[in-house]
Amino acid sequence: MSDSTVQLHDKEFTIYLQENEIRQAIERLAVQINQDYKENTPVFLAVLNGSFMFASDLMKEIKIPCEISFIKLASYQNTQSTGTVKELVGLNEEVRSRHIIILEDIVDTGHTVSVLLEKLQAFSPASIQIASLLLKPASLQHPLQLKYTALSIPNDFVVGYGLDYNGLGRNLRHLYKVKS
Ligand SMILES: O=P(O)(O)OC[C@H]1O[C@H](OP(=O)(O)OP(=O)(O)O)[C@H](O)[C@@H]1O
Ligand code: HPA
Repeated sequence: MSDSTVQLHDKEFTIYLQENEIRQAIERLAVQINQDYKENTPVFLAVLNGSFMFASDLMKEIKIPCEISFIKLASYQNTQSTGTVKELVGLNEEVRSRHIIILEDIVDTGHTVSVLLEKLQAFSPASIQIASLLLKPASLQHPLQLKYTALSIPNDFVVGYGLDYNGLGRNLRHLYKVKS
């Protein structure tokens, strides 16, 4: 199969960013983080599932003392109301008074990161910043301060490099966008 298009479920995707372009953007991000956190020992909190590949490649470029842990926002139906509630799971590390860097694969509407910020503030960390591989500026619906963004992209649905379409595509080494 050619690397330039992939079929996932009912949709076809075409190559958008090659692995080497993604890796270069991650290296640039790591240089900034290594500089900004050289006096601290940050705790990276990688948001599952999508961030696993980004987290792995970024961490190999981090040269300062640091810790990493993996968290997830699980959705469940609240029995008291009709709404879906997001619960933070996996936060086992002591993050009080620590410098947190949230690792996301993508900030799209910004909803996920907004919920996370609110939930993490309750643990009284020293600081919280967000490092996202991808940002869709035209899609943002929340007033977020994103200190570290590797790549800004248009408002297209993308897969690969950890991101999925209904469960498929996370294993792809390049980033693909849906064919219009
Ligand atoms: O800015 P937003 O509009 O909230 O979108 C971004 C979020 O959506 C995806 O997660 P998803 O909930 O699909 O879970 P996944 O990481 O397991 O794919 C992605 O990994 C981000 O966490
Ligand atoms: O473009 C996207 N692709 C995959 N998952 C996502 N979650 C938010 N936006 C996206």
